[in-house]
Amino acid sequence: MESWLTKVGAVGLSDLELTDFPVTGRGVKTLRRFKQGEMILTIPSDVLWSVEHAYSDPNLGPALRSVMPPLSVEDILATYILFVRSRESGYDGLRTHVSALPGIYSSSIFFSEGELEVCAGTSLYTVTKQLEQRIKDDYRQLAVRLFAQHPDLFPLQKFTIEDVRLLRRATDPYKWALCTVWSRSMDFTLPDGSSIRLLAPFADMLNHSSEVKQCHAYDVKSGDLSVFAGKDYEIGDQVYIYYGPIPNNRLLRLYGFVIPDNPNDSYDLVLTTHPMAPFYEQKQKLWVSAGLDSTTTVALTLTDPLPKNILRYLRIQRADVSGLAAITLQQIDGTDEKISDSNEMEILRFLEESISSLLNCFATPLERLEKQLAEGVYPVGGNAWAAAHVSVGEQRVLRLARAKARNLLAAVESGSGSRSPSAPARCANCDKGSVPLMLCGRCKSVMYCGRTCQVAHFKQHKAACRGTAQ
Ligand SMILES: C[S@@+](CC[C@H](N)C(=O)[O-])C[C@H]1O[C@@H](n2cnc3c(N)ncnc32)[C@H](O)[C@@H]1O
Repeated sequence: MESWLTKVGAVGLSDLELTDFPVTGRGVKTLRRFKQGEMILTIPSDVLWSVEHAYSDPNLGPALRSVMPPLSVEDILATYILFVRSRESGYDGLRTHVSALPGIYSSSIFFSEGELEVCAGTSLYTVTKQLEQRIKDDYRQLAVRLFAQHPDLFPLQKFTIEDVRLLRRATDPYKWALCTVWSRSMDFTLPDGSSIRLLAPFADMLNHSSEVKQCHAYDVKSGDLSVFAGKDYEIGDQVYIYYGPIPNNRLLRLYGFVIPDNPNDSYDLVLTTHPMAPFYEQKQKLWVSAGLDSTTTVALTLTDPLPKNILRYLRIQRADVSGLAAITLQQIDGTDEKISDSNEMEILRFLEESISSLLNCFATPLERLEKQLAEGVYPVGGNAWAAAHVSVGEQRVLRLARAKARNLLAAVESGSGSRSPSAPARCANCDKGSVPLMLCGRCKSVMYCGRTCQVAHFKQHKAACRGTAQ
Protein backbone atom coordinates (compact mmCIF):
# COMPACT_ATOMS: atom_id res chain seq x y z
CA MET A 1 0.00 0.00 0.00
CA GLU A 2 2.77 2.46 0.95
CA SER A 3 4.67 2.06 -2.34
CA TRP A 4 1.46 2.48 -4.36
CA LEU A 5 0.58 5.62 -2.38
CA THR A 6 4.04 7.10 -2.84
CA LYS A 7 3.80 6.45 -6.60
CA VAL A 8 0.48 8.29 -6.85
CA GLY A 9 1.83 11.33 -5.02
CA ALA A 10 1.31 10.74 -1.29
CA VAL A 11 3.75 12.79 0.80
CA GLY A 12 5.41 11.82 4.08
CA LEU A 13 5.25 8.03 4.03
CA SER A 14 9.02 7.58 4.16
CA ASP A 15 9.00 9.11 7.68
CA LEU A 16 6.26 6.82 8.97
CA GLU A 17 5.83 3.13 9.65
CA LEU A 18 2.93 0.86 10.60
CA THR A 19 3.60 -0.83 13.95
CA ASP A 20 1.66 -2.65 16.66
CA PHE A 21 1.26 -0.66 19.88
CA PRO A 22 -0.09 -1.75 23.25
CA VAL A 23 -3.75 -0.74 23.87
CA THR A 24 -4.46 0.87 20.49
CA GLY A 25 -3.23 -2.01 18.35
CA ARG A 26 -1.77 -1.28 14.93
CA GLY A 27 -0.92 2.37 14.42
CA VAL A 28 1.56 4.74 12.81
CA LYS A 29 5.07 5.30 14.20
CA THR A 30 7.32 8.26 13.40
CA LEU A 31 10.77 7.63 11.97
CA ARG A 32 11.84 11.23 12.64
CA ARG A 33 11.01 14.09 14.99
CA PHE A 34 8.08 16.35 14.21
CA LYS A 35 7.31 19.76 15.68
CA GLN A 36 3.71 20.53 16.57
CA GLY A 37 1.90 21.92 13.51
CA GLU A 38 4.30 20.39 10.98
CA MET A 39 2.70 18.51 8.09
CA ILE A 40 3.14 14.77 8.56
CA LEU A 41 1.24 13.17 5.73
CA THR A 42 -0.75 14.04 2.60
CA ILE A 43 -2.93 11.53 0.76
CA PRO A 44 -3.89 12.81 -2.69
CA SER A 45 -7.49 13.28 -3.72
CA ASP A 46 -7.40 10.62 -6.48
CA VAL A 47 -7.02 7.70 -4.08
CA LEU A 48 -9.57 8.73 -1.44
CA TRP A 49 -12.73 6.68 -1.06
CA SER A 50 -15.61 9.11 -1.47
CA VAL A 51 -19.13 9.19 -2.89
CA GLU A 52 -17.85 11.27 -5.80
CA HIS A 53 -15.20 8.68 -6.67
CA ALA A 54 -17.67 5.80 -6.35
CA TYR A 55 -20.05 7.60 -8.73
CA SER A 56 -17.30 8.31 -11.25
CA ASP A 57 -15.93 4.75 -11.26
CA PRO A 58 -16.41 3.41 -14.83
CA ASN A 59 -17.79 0.03 -13.62
CA LEU A 60 -19.57 0.85 -10.39
CA GLY A 61 -20.67 4.42 -11.18
CA PRO A 62 -23.43 3.69 -13.73
CA ALA A 63 -25.01 1.09 -11.43
CA LEU A 64 -24.92 3.48 -8.43
CA ARG A 65 -26.28 6.36 -10.49
CA SER A 66 -29.23 4.25 -11.62
CA VAL A 67 -30.52 3.94 -8.03
CA MET A 68 -33.18 6.55 -7.31
CA PRO A 69 -33.56 7.98 -4.72
CA PRO A 70 -29.80 7.70 -4.16
CA LEU A 71 -28.39 5.35 -1.55
CA SER A 72 -27.10 6.73 1.76
CA VAL A 73 -23.46 7.88 1.91
CA GLU A 74 -22.77 4.97 4.28
CA ASP A 75 -24.18 2.41 1.83
CA ILE A 76 -22.38 3.92 -1.16
CA LEU A 77 -19.02 3.77 0.61
CA ALA A 78 -19.68 0.26 1.97
CA THR A 79 -20.68 -0.92 -1.52
CA TYR A 80 -17.59 0.71 -3.05
CA ILE A 81 -15.31 -1.09 -0.59
CA LEU A 82 -17.05 -4.44 -1.08
CA PHE A 83 -16.96 -3.94 -4.84
CA VAL A 84 -13.20 -3.35 -4.90
CA ARG A 85 -12.70 -6.27 -2.49
CA SER A 86 -14.66 -8.55 -4.84
CA ARG A 87 -12.56 -7.73 -7.93
CA GLU A 88 -9.96 -10.21 -8.99
CA SER A 89 -8.16 -7.78 -11.31
CA GLY A 90 -7.89 -4.02 -11.72
CA TYR A 91 -8.07 -1.57 -8.80
CA ASP A 92 -4.58 -2.74 -7.82
CA GLY A 93 -3.83 0.21 -5.54
CA LEU A 94 -7.17 0.32 -3.74
CA ARG A 95 -7.05 -3.46 -3.34
CA THR A 96 -3.78 -3.16 -1.41
CA HIS A 97 -5.63 -0.84 0.95
CA VAL A 98 -8.55 -3.24 1.31
CA SER A 99 -6.22 -6.13 2.08
CA ALA A 100 -4.62 -4.03 4.85
CA LEU A 101 -8.00 -3.51 6.55
CA PRO A 102 -8.79 -5.50 9.70
CA GLY A 103 -10.57 -8.78 8.96
CA ILE A 104 -12.91 -8.38 11.92
CA TYR A 105 -14.15 -5.50 14.06
CA SER A 106 -15.16 -5.25 17.69
CA SER A 107 -18.17 -2.95 17.36
CA SER A 108 -20.97 -3.77 19.83
CA ILE A 109 -22.99 -5.20 16.92
CA PHE A 110 -20.71 -8.24 17.08
CA PHE A 111 -21.04 -8.78 20.85
CA SER A 112 -22.50 -12.03 22.13
CA GLU A 113 -25.75 -11.80 24.16
CA GLY A 114 -23.74 -12.27 27.37
CA GLU A 115 -21.28 -9.50 26.55
CA LEU A 116 -24.04 -7.09 25.60
CA GLU A 117 -25.98 -7.95 28.78
CA VAL A 118 -23.16 -6.40 30.83
CA CYS A 119 -24.35 -3.00 29.59
CA ALA A 120 -28.09 -3.75 29.73
CA GLY A 121 -29.88 -0.51 30.65
CA THR A 122 -27.51 1.70 28.67
CA SER A 123 -28.47 3.54 25.51
CA LEU A 124 -25.76 1.49 23.77
CA TYR A 125 -27.66 -1.69 24.60
CA THR A 126 -30.89 -0.32 23.13
CA VAL A 127 -29.24 1.17 20.06
CA THR A 128 -27.25 -2.01 19.36
CA LYS A 129 -30.44 -4.08 19.52
CA GLN A 130 -32.22 -1.62 17.21
CA LEU A 131 -29.26 -1.67 14.83
CA GLU A 132 -29.70 -5.39 14.23
CA GLN A 133 -33.05 -4.70 12.60
CA ARG A 134 -31.94 -1.50 10.87
CA ILE A 135 -28.92 -3.17 9.28
CA LYS A 136 -31.07 -6.05 8.10
CA ASP A 137 -33.63 -3.64 6.57
CA ASP A 138 -30.93 -1.50 4.95
CA TYR A 139 -29.30 -4.57 3.48
CA ARG A 140 -32.61 -5.77 2.03
CA GLN A 141 -33.13 -2.39 0.36
CA LEU A 142 -29.61 -2.41 -1.02
CA ALA A 143 -29.95 -5.97 -2.30
CA VAL A 144 -33.23 -5.25 -4.07
CA ARG A 145 -32.35 -1.82 -5.43
CA LEU A 146 -28.76 -2.45 -6.46
CA PHE A 147 -27.23 -5.91 -6.07
CA ALA A 148 -30.08 -7.87 -7.67
CA GLN A 149 -30.20 -5.43 -10.61
CA HIS A 150 -26.53 -6.05 -11.48
CA PRO A 151 -25.63 -9.65 -10.58
CA ASP A 152 -22.57 -9.48 -12.85
CA LEU A 153 -21.10 -6.64 -10.75
CA PHE A 154 -22.25 -7.92 -7.35
CA PRO A 155 -21.81 -11.69 -6.97
CA LEU A 156 -24.17 -12.47 -4.09
CA GLN A 157 -21.79 -14.45 -1.89
CA LYS A 158 -19.45 -11.44 -1.72
CA PHE A 159 -22.22 -8.93 -0.99
CA THR A 160 -24.29 -10.90 1.42
CA ILE A 161 -25.63 -10.51 4.91
CA GLU A 162 -25.89 -13.64 6.99
CA ASP A 163 -29.13 -15.04 8.29
CA VAL A 164 -30.45 -12.91 11.13
CA ARG A 165 -29.71 -15.65 13.69
CA LEU A 166 -26.07 -15.40 12.74
CA LEU A 167 -26.15 -11.63 12.69
CA ARG A 168 -23.21 -11.25 15.03
CA ARG A 169 -20.83 -13.00 12.63
CA ALA A 170 -17.92 -10.62 12.30
CA THR A 171 -17.10 -11.92 8.83
CA ASP A 172 -20.43 -10.94 7.32
CA PRO A 173 -19.46 -8.89 4.23
CA TYR A 174 -22.09 -6.14 4.50
CA LYS A 175 -21.55 -5.62 8.23
CA TRP A 176 -17.79 -5.79 7.80
CA ALA A 177 -18.01 -3.02 5.16
CA LEU A 178 -20.32 -0.91 7.37
CA CYS A 179 -17.88 -1.21 10.28
CA THR A 180 -15.04 -0.23 7.94
CA VAL A 181 -16.92 2.95 7.12
CA TRP A 182 -17.96 3.67 10.73
CA SER A 183 -14.51 3.19 12.20
CA ARG A 184 -12.26 4.58 9.47
CA SER A 185 -14.09 7.34 7.61
CA MET A 186 -13.54 11.03 8.27
CA ASP A 187 -16.23 13.72 8.07
CA PHE A 188 -15.56 17.31 7.06
CA THR A 189 -17.83 20.34 6.80
CA LEU A 190 -17.20 22.27 3.61
CA PRO A 191 -17.29 26.09 3.33
CA ASP A 192 -20.75 25.95 1.68
CA GLY A 193 -22.12 24.14 4.75
CA SER A 194 -22.36 20.72 3.08
CA SER A 195 -20.35 17.81 4.40
CA ILE A 196 -18.09 15.17 2.92
CA ARG A 197 -17.27 11.72 4.25
CA LEU A 198 -14.16 9.96 3.01
CA LEU A 199 -11.70 7.19 3.74
CA ALA A 200 -8.02 7.89 3.23
CA PRO A 201 -5.67 4.92 2.75
CA PHE A 202 -2.88 4.90 5.35
CA ALA A 203 -4.31 7.97 7.14
CA ASP A 204 -7.00 5.53 8.34
CA MET A 205 -4.27 3.69 10.27
CA LEU A 206 -3.97 6.59 12.73
CA ASN A 207 -5.37 5.91 16.17
CA HIS A 208 -7.20 8.34 18.43
CA SER A 209 -5.85 10.33 21.33
CA SER A 210 -7.35 13.26 23.19
CA GLU A 211 -3.79 14.54 23.73
CA VAL A 212 -4.01 16.00 20.24
CA LYS A 213 -6.91 18.08 18.94
CA GLN A 214 -8.20 18.25 15.37
CA CYS A 215 -5.06 17.77 13.27
CA HIS A 216 -6.35 16.26 10.03
CA ALA A 217 -7.74 18.47 7.30
CA TYR A 218 -9.43 18.24 3.93
CA ASP A 219 -8.26 20.76 1.33
CA VAL A 220 -11.34 21.76 -0.64
CA LYS A 221 -9.31 23.11 -3.58
CA SER A 222 -7.03 20.12 -4.16
CA GLY A 223 -9.28 17.50 -2.57
CA ASP A 224 -6.25 16.15 -0.66
CA LEU A 225 -6.30 14.90 2.93
CA SER A 226 -3.48 16.03 5.23
CA VAL A 227 -2.40 15.20 8.74
CA PHE A 228 -0.45 17.67 10.90
CA ALA A 229 1.47 16.98 14.07
CA GLY A 230 -0.98 17.60 16.93
CA LYS A 231 1.99 17.80 19.34
CA ASP A 232 5.78 17.40 19.23
CA TYR A 233 6.82 13.85 18.34
CA GLU A 234 10.11 12.06 19.02
CA ILE A 235 11.41 9.24 16.82
CA GLY A 236 9.42 6.06 17.51
CA ASP A 237 6.38 7.85 18.97
CA GLN A 238 2.90 6.88 17.85
CA VAL A 239 1.24 9.58 15.72
CA TYR A 240 -2.37 10.25 16.68
CA ILE A 241 -5.32 12.14 15.34
CA TYR A 242 -8.39 13.24 17.27
CA TYR A 243 -11.64 11.46 16.43
CA GLY A 244 -13.63 14.01 18.43
CA PRO A 245 -15.23 14.35 21.88
CA ILE A 246 -16.95 10.97 21.62
CA PRO A 247 -18.59 9.21 24.60
CA ASN A 248 -17.86 5.52 25.24
CA ASN A 249 -21.32 4.35 24.14
CA ARG A 250 -20.64 5.78 20.66
CA LEU A 251 -16.98 4.76 20.59
CA LEU A 252 -17.91 1.15 21.25
CA ARG A 253 -20.68 1.08 18.67
CA LEU A 254 -18.74 2.76 15.87
CA TYR A 255 -15.07 2.11 16.63
CA GLY A 256 -15.08 -0.92 18.89
CA PHE A 257 -13.08 0.58 21.78
CA VAL A 258 -13.63 2.60 24.95
CA ILE A 259 -11.61 5.07 26.99
CA PRO A 260 -11.76 4.31 30.74
CA ASP A 261 -13.14 7.34 32.68
CA ASN A 262 -13.96 9.04 29.39
CA PRO A 263 -14.65 12.73 30.20
CA ASN A 264 -17.03 12.86 27.21
CA ASP A 265 -19.37 10.18 28.52
CA SER A 266 -23.01 11.02 28.03
CA TYR A 267 -26.52 9.65 28.17
CA ASP A 268 -29.00 10.45 25.41
CA LEU A 269 -32.32 11.20 27.06
CA VAL A 270 -35.29 10.93 24.73
CA LEU A 271 -38.21 13.21 25.61
CA THR A 272 -41.47 12.46 23.89
CA THR A 273 -45.14 13.35 24.22
CA HIS A 274 -48.19 11.46 22.99
CA PRO A 275 -50.14 13.39 20.32
CA MET A 276 -53.33 12.81 22.35
CA ALA A 277 -51.89 14.85 25.25
CA PRO A 278 -53.88 17.99 26.18
CA PHE A 279 -53.07 21.10 24.07
CA TYR A 280 -50.68 19.02 21.99
CA GLU A 281 -50.78 21.29 18.92
CA GLN A 282 -50.19 24.42 20.95
CA LYS A 283 -47.33 22.72 22.78
CA GLN A 284 -45.85 21.51 19.52
CA LYS A 285 -45.64 25.14 18.32
CA LEU A 286 -43.97 26.23 21.56
CA TRP A 287 -41.42 23.41 21.33
CA VAL A 288 -40.58 24.40 17.78
CA SER A 289 -40.17 28.08 18.73
CA ALA A 290 -37.88 26.96 21.53
CA GLY A 291 -35.74 25.06 18.99
CA LEU A 292 -37.11 21.68 20.17
CA ASP A 293 -39.61 19.16 18.85
CA SER A 294 -42.34 16.91 20.28
CA THR A 295 -39.70 14.18 20.35
CA THR A 296 -36.37 15.61 21.38
CA THR A 297 -33.15 13.86 22.30
CA VAL A 298 -30.93 15.69 24.78
CA ALA A 299 -27.41 14.57 25.66
CA LEU A 300 -26.78 14.55 29.42
CA THR A 301 -23.04 14.94 29.97
CA LEU A 302 -20.63 14.92 32.90
CA THR A 303 -20.14 18.67 32.56
CA ASP A 304 -23.81 19.48 31.93
CA PRO A 305 -25.85 16.61 33.38
CA LEU A 306 -29.18 18.45 33.22
CA PRO A 307 -29.12 20.74 30.17
CA LYS A 308 -31.57 23.64 30.02
CA ASN A 309 -33.37 22.07 27.06
CA ILE A 310 -34.74 19.34 29.31
CA LEU A 311 -36.37 21.87 31.60
CA ARG A 312 -37.58 23.91 28.59
CA TYR A 313 -39.17 20.82 27.08
CA LEU A 314 -40.81 19.62 30.27
CA ARG A 315 -42.12 23.06 31.29
CA ILE A 316 -44.08 23.08 28.02
CA GLN A 317 -45.10 19.44 28.32
CA ARG A 318 -46.51 19.89 31.85
CA ALA A 319 -48.01 23.37 31.37
CA ASP A 320 -51.72 24.06 31.85
CA VAL A 321 -53.56 26.85 29.98
CA SER A 322 -52.10 29.65 32.08
CA GLY A 323 -48.66 28.03 31.90
CA LEU A 324 -48.81 27.91 28.12
CA ALA A 325 -49.74 31.61 28.05
CA ALA A 326 -46.79 32.37 30.36
CA ILE A 327 -44.41 30.45 28.09
CA THR A 328 -45.73 32.27 25.02
CA LEU A 329 -45.04 35.59 26.76
CA GLN A 330 -41.57 34.44 27.80
CA GLN A 331 -40.79 33.51 24.22
CA ILE A 332 -41.92 36.95 23.02
CA ASP A 333 -39.83 38.66 25.74
CA GLY A 334 -36.86 36.38 25.09
CA THR A 335 -36.80 35.19 28.71
CA ASP A 336 -36.42 31.62 29.78
CA GLU A 337 -37.21 30.64 33.36
CA LYS A 338 -39.63 28.63 35.49
CA ILE A 339 -43.26 29.50 34.79
CA SER A 340 -44.57 28.67 38.24
CA ASP A 341 -43.37 26.88 41.34
CA SER A 342 -45.94 24.13 40.88
CA ASN A 343 -44.95 23.46 37.24
CA GLU A 344 -41.27 23.51 38.17
CA MET A 345 -41.75 21.13 41.11
CA GLU A 346 -43.82 18.78 38.98
CA ILE A 347 -41.19 18.53 36.26
CA LEU A 348 -38.29 18.17 38.70
CA ARG A 349 -40.10 15.42 40.62
CA PHE A 350 -40.88 13.72 37.33
CA LEU A 351 -37.23 13.98 36.31
CA GLU A 352 -35.99 12.60 39.60
CA GLU A 353 -38.37 9.66 39.37
CA SER A 354 -37.68 8.97 35.69
CA ILE A 355 -33.93 9.04 36.17
CA SER A 356 -34.24 6.72 39.17
CA SER A 357 -36.28 4.30 37.03
CA LEU A 358 -33.65 4.47 34.28
CA LEU A 359 -30.93 3.71 36.82
CA ASN A 360 -32.92 0.77 38.17
CA CYS A 361 -32.88 -0.78 34.69
CA PHE A 362 -29.08 -1.13 34.58
CA ALA A 363 -28.03 -4.77 34.80
CA THR A 364 -25.35 -4.03 37.40
CA PRO A 365 -25.36 -0.97 39.67
CA LEU A 366 -22.49 1.50 39.42
CA GLU A 367 -20.64 0.60 42.63
CA ARG A 368 -20.70 -3.13 41.84
CA LEU A 369 -19.43 -2.55 38.29
CA GLU A 370 -16.64 -0.26 39.52
CA LYS A 371 -15.62 -2.93 42.03
CA GLN A 372 -15.75 -5.66 39.38
CA LEU A 373 -13.59 -3.57 37.04
CA ALA A 374 -11.09 -2.86 39.81
CA GLU A 375 -10.94 -6.57 40.72
CA GLY A 376 -10.36 -7.59 37.08
CA VAL A 377 -13.60 -9.59 36.78
CA TYR A 378 -13.73 -8.62 33.08
CA PRO A 379 -10.53 -9.29 31.09
CA VAL A 380 -9.02 -5.87 30.28
CA GLY A 381 -9.67 -4.80 26.69
CA GLY A 382 -12.31 -7.50 26.10
CA ASN A 383 -15.88 -6.91 24.97
CA ALA A 384 -17.43 -7.37 28.44
CA TRP A 385 -14.83 -4.99 29.95
CA ALA A 386 -15.69 -2.38 27.30
CA ALA A 387 -19.43 -2.88 27.88
CA ALA A 388 -18.87 -2.41 31.63
CA HIS A 389 -17.12 0.92 31.00
CA VAL A 390 -20.06 2.11 28.91
CA SER A 391 -22.45 1.22 31.73
CA VAL A 392 -20.25 2.97 34.32
CA GLY A 393 -20.11 6.12 32.18
CA GLU A 394 -23.84 6.31 31.56
CA GLN A 395 -24.69 5.61 35.23
CA ARG A 396 -22.29 8.33 36.41
CA VAL A 397 -23.98 10.84 34.13
CA LEU A 398 -27.47 9.79 35.21
CA ARG A 399 -26.52 9.98 38.91
CA LEU A 400 -25.25 13.52 38.41
CA ALA A 401 -28.43 14.45 36.54
CA ARG A 402 -30.58 13.06 39.34
CA ALA A 403 -28.56 14.87 41.99
CA LYS A 404 -28.98 18.11 40.08
CA ALA A 405 -32.74 17.60 39.69
CA ARG A 406 -33.00 16.90 43.44
CA ASN A 407 -31.06 19.98 44.37
CA LEU A 408 -33.12 22.17 42.07
CA LEU A 409 -36.30 20.68 43.46
CA ALA A 410 -35.19 21.30 47.03
CA ALA A 411 -34.41 24.91 46.13
CA VAL A 412 -37.83 25.50 44.55
CA GLU A 413 -39.63 23.79 47.41
CA SER A 414 -37.92 25.90 50.01
CA GLY A 415 -38.60 28.99 47.94
CA SER A 416 -35.43 30.56 49.21
CA GLY A 417 -32.66 28.31 48.06
CA SER A 418 -32.53 26.23 51.24
CA ARG A 419 -33.67 22.62 51.16
CA SER A 420 -37.08 21.50 52.36
CA PRO A 421 -37.47 18.47 54.59
CA SER A 422 -39.84 16.86 52.08
CA ALA A 423 -37.19 16.65 49.34
CA PRO A 424 -33.80 16.52 50.99
CA ALA A 425 -30.67 16.69 48.88
CA ARG A 426 -28.70 13.47 48.84
CA CYS A 427 -25.09 12.39 48.95
CA ALA A 428 -23.81 12.16 45.38
CA ASN A 429 -21.91 8.99 46.25
CA CYS A 430 -24.01 6.84 48.58
CA ASP A 431 -27.37 8.54 47.93
CA LYS A 432 -28.06 9.00 51.68
CA GLY A 433 -30.61 11.80 52.21
CA SER A 434 -31.51 12.32 55.85
CA VAL A 435 -28.02 13.17 57.09
CA PRO A 436 -26.07 16.44 57.25
CA LEU A 437 -24.46 17.08 53.88
CA MET A 438 -21.56 19.25 52.77
CA LEU A 439 -21.22 20.89 49.34
CA CYS A 440 -18.27 20.13 47.07
CA GLY A 441 -16.12 23.16 47.85
CA ARG A 442 -14.99 23.60 44.27
CA CYS A 443 -18.05 23.35 42.02
CA LYS A 444 -20.69 23.75 44.75
CA SER A 445 -23.10 21.63 42.73
CA VAL A 446 -22.96 18.23 44.44
CA MET A 447 -23.20 17.23 48.09
CA TYR A 448 -21.62 14.55 50.25
CA CYS A 449 -22.42 13.00 53.61
CA GLY A 450 -18.75 13.05 54.51
CA ARG A 451 -15.14 13.10 53.40
CA THR A 452 -15.07 9.33 52.70
CA CYS A 453 -17.87 9.63 50.16
CA GLN A 454 -16.31 12.73 48.61
CA VAL A 455 -12.99 10.91 48.10
CA ALA A 456 -14.74 7.77 46.77
CA HIS A 457 -16.70 9.88 44.31
CA PHE A 458 -13.80 12.00 43.12
CA LYS A 459 -12.89 9.89 40.08
CA GLN A 460 -16.35 10.14 38.56
CA HIS A 461 -16.99 13.70 39.68
CA LYS A 462 -13.74 15.33 38.61
CA ALA A 463 -14.71 16.03 34.95
CA ALA A 464 -18.04 17.56 35.96
CA CYS A 465 -16.37 19.47 38.80
CA ARG A 466 -13.86 21.04 36.44
CA GLY A 467 -16.65 21.94 34.02
CA THR A 468 -18.90 23.54 36.62
CA ALA A 469 -16.38 25.25 38.88
CA GLN A 470 -16.36 29.06 38.48
C1 LIG B 1 -9.02 4.49 11.99
S1 LIG B 1 -8.66 2.95 12.63
C2 LIG B 1 -7.03 3.10 13.22
C3 LIG B 1 -6.15 1.95 12.82
C4 LIG B 1 -6.45 0.62 13.41
N1 LIG B 1 -5.82 0.49 14.73
C5 LIG B 1 -6.01 -0.51 12.51
O1 LIG B 1 -5.24 -1.38 12.94
O2 LIG B 1 -6.44 -0.55 11.39
C6 LIG B 1 -9.67 2.98 14.04
C7 LIG B 1 -9.59 1.76 14.93
O3 LIG B 1 -8.38 1.74 15.66
C8 LIG B 1 -8.60 1.34 17.01
N2 LIG B 1 -8.29 2.49 17.88
C9 LIG B 1 -8.08 3.76 17.51
N3 LIG B 1 -7.77 4.54 18.55
C10 LIG B 1 -7.78 3.75 19.63
C11 LIG B 1 -7.56 3.97 21.02
N4 LIG B 1 -7.25 5.17 21.50
N5 LIG B 1 -7.65 2.91 21.85
C12 LIG B 1 -7.95 1.69 21.39
N6 LIG B 1 -8.20 1.41 20.08
C13 LIG B 1 -8.10 2.43 19.21
C14 LIG B 1 -10.06 0.94 17.09
O4 LIG B 1 -10.15 -0.43 16.81
C15 LIG B 1 -10.68 1.73 15.95
O5 LIG B 1 -11.85 1.15 15.41
